[in-house]
Amino acid sequence: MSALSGAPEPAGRRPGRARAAGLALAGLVGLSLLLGLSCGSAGCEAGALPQALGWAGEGPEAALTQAIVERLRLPRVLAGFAVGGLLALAGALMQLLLRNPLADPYVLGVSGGASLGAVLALGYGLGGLALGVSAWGGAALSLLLLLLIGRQGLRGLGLGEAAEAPSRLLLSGVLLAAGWQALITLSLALAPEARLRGMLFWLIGELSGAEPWAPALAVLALATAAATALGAPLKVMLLGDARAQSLGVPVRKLRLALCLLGAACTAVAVTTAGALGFVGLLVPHGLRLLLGADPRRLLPACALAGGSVVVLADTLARSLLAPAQLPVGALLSLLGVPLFLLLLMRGEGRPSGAAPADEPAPPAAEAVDPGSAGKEYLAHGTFEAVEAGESFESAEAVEAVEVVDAAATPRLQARALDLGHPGRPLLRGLDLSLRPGERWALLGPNGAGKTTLLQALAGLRPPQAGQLELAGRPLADWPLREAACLRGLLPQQPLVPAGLRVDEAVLLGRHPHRDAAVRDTPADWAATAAALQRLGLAALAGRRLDELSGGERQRVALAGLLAQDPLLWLLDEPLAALDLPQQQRLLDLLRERADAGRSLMASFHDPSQAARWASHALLLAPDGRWQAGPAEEVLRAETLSALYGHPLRLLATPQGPVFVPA
Ligand SMILES: Nc1ncnc2c1ncn2[C@@H]1O[C@H](COP(=O)(O)OP(=O)(O)OP(=O)(O)O)[C@@H](O)[C@H]1O
Repeated sequence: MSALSGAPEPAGRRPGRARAAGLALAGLVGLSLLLGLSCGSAGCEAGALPQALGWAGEGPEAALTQAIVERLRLPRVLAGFAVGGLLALAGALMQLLLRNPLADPYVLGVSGGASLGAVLALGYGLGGLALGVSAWGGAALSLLLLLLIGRQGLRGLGLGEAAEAPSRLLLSGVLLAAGWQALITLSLALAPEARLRGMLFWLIGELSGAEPWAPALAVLALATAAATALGAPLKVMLLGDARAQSLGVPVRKLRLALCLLGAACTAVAVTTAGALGFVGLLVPHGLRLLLGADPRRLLPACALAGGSVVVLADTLARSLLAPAQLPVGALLSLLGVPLFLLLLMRGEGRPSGAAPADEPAPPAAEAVDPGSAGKEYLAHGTFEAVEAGESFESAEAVEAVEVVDAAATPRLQARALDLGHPGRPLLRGLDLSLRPGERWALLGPNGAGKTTLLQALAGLRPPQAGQLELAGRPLADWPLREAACLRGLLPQQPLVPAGLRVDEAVLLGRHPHRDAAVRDTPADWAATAAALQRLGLAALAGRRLDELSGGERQRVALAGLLAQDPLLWLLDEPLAALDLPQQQRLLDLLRERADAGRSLMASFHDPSQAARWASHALLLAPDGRWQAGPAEEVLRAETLSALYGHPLRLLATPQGPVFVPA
């Protein structure tokens, strides 16, 4: 049993903050419901609710109040709550899907489609069920078009061409929304004057009190439960599709689920109350600044806060110019603009160490310094503890590893592998075996296919021909999570999700080692603490990732891989953005991991560094040829000169070989 198993609970959990955030949300929900039920066109009456509940007063006046609260205000408040919750949830889901804080049902044109459907129905004098069906049809058509236009985005994994897929999907949505808007304007211009007011009023959003609140509330509850259940893999997806897939997350399925769930929420909200703007944008954004980026906390909070915001706005809309009632959609937009700007400004001025609620706290980030600090944080475990085992909590993976190592099966084996992109053949007929303890340097000129090969070896890109085996079994046959215990990938450009803290990002490396339903264990935090310490990041543990320098971010990504600690490490330009001492420290760390039995392959641009570090080398030429073997045989001046098409000279120095341009 290793030291990890005895690790105490993470010292930094802040149940107090979590409780405060939960209480604040509960207070907001309670206050909004109270005000919504107590206030009306005649102002706010403190006794309305007790009277409605039969606790105070009798006679005709109490009966009238009771009827008003029960028949008018309660359905309106419940419908408003459901609509607000659905829109905020849909916004948060779409922002996760597209990794863009500007995404929301309105920007993507989903609610525009629903609005067009409803306006057309109203234009033809239809109402009731026909109106609802027409709006549903519009939302569904929008989603279908979005899926068709952005098919590549959903099919892709965020690699190569698909890296731009989220922004392509967002752009498609913006265009779609503009198209719907034009059609809506046209419909309004052609509509009979008598129906114009109803259509306009519906367009800007209205809660009249007659809404079918029960289905909307039921959908809100179901959608919130489903979204929260997906919270753990969604959090890993913040790191980008390639890294998430390499950590065992079924990215494509998850994206599709996000898309369908977001569209369903939008369609129900729009058919219930028309077009209410800003909630899907404002609420998730504000909560992300207050609570952090963790979807497990953010999504249910959006449902509650979104509901409360719409109820409060509607209460204001009913009371502000009573007895006149303002359309809540217009009021929301009016209040939303300055609020959004305020939140943005506050977000920018947020102190960098500020931790969101309920997170295992950064180890006294305010007090740490690189030398002494982190020790308290590391009280739970050490790097040696991580080495001592317990990384592989999946029984199948442990078994596979034991079999592999006992039989000296290569960790990774490629046979007759062909790689390329459509119309761009790259590697031809690669045969390769990576064994325990080997350190492979991957070299080749720009565009030779190093990234493509590493992605294929990680199982993220299917080869055009040939076989790939991981631990003696075809790579494609491994369940995602078990494969993630065996191999890990450091992508060339790790993503920097806004609002995520350094220690949270590193902790995500533990994802494949635990059941999705289980929250982070002390062992996970011990491995995280050890990785932070090893990469010299203990003092930055509580900082937000988007506030770090390029080199610091690269070290965070490397710490995540160390926390994952797979048997096979695939690293795409791990030295990028690191200064010289950091490069040296990283190469030492990678050498240590190889000595501990891991197999490594890392791409390099500097052949001198590769020659001093690697035990083996693989050279990729731009014409698809390759050469592999022990480093001292492959990394020679004449071979490298031919590879790069530039003469290189080898200098023997006490520190090892150095290649210089001749
Ligand atoms: N999605 C794609 N579709 C078509 N071609 C692609 C795609 N992704 C990469 N390529 C092309 O494949 C070739 C290999 O790209 P890759 O990124 O694997 O090269 P690399 O060796 O890692 O380059 P660098 O050293 O510049 O990082 C390049 O010519 C690139 O233009």
